[in-house]
Amino acid sequence: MTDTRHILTLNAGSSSLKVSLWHLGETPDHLEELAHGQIENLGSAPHFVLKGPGGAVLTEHRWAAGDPDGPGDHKGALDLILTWKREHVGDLDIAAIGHRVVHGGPELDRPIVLDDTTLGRLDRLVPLAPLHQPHNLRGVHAARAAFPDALQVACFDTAFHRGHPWVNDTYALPAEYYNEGVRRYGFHGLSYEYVAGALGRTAPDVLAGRVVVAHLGNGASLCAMQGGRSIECTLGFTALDGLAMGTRCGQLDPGVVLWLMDEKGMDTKAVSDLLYKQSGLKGLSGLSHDMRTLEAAGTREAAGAVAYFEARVRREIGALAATLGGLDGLVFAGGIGENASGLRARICGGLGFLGVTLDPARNIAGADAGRISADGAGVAVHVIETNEEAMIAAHTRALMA
Ligand SMILES: Nc1ncnc2c1ncn2[C@@H]1O[C@H](COP(=O)(O)OP(=O)(O)O)[C@@H](O)[C@H]1O
Ligand SMILES: CC(=O)OP(=O)(O)O
Ligand SMILES: [Mg+2]
Repeated sequence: MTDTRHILTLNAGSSSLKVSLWHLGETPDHLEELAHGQIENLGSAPHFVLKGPGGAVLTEHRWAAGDPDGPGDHKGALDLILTWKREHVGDLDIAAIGHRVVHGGPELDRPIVLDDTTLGRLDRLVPLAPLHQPHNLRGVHAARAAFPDALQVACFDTAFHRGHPWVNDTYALPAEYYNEGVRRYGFHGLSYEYVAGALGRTAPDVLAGRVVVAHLGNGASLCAMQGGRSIECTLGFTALDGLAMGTRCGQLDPGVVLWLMDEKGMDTKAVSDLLYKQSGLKGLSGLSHDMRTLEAAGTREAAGAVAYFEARVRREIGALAATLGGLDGLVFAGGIGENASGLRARICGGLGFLGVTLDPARNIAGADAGRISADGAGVAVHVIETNEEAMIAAHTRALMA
């Protein structure tokens, strides 16, 4: 008999809500994607686009900044998606909703079914991911209200990293802080898990070795994998560490925070706003958090922000290669990693000493080429279109069993 059940996935970012809708196929591991899309630029000029199989646009709408008819926040965005579903798809049997939840804390190393108790645990992690966790949990509450009978599943960004060796999991603070949960959690785990699966299908010999994956999106990090398992990530206790990001500072001497508080009289809220929302590409360029805008801008400040981003990615690839004791594979993913071919070429141009050599034509083709390194190069470089939603749907499907 045909299974009539569906899975909805929600991925609430700092300024966006990504959704996808899946039909459960005939076998337990089969899922058919019916639609995927996002509402981005929440809080400024929202843009809603939903695509069907093969990328056909099902609906698209843009609102000017401040338009009262636009989705003002994540709740408005979810309402908009549910209204679209009601009007265009009708009464589907939504049996489960899979949520990306950025922080799972020290214990949670796999997806879980959400109930009042587990939600309470996740609420306590809000201070560790202020840009994401509140929106993730608001999405869960809205979905529970809209689909009271559906299974609600949380898939964590931190779960993929829970097996790190202790030296890559700790800070050099007195041991009691580690025991209280002050650890290097790492994030973007759903993306890394998806990329590991995809690389394993196209180049299993590369995945079996020492691989650095660069997830370069609005949030950005690198993951060192050995045999497909994460052993280190540039993001740590919170999603502030490591690379500079759209609006986040990346690695920073903690002395700067002390100076800001002592000498500038800034309180924690002001420092948090500075480090999470006013820094990174936006802070350096004084223009935008968006890589496309910076690449097109032609100002000295924009070029400086891009150069800083590239230099830190290159430096951290070198550091993670040292963690791995060498490098067999390098993968680019995320909005920047998948699309910015010039930036990939400039990053890789400084990594010849590790055995990284790109094939220029393949690099321009990007994900269509798959492997973009030159024949015979010591490191296999790939571009893989990441898909956090597919990972969430697969995990949710598994927990429905
Ligand atoms: N063709 C492109 N060239 C350079 N940067 C791009 C290109 N397309 C998208 N980007 C950048 O990707 C980033 C968004 O990445 P994405 O992975 O979608 O972010 P999010 O973390 O919100 O999921 C933005 O900085 C955007 O400018
Ligand atoms: C954890 C994180 O930085 O996520 P995103 O890239 O979605 O902002
Ligand atoms: Mg992202």
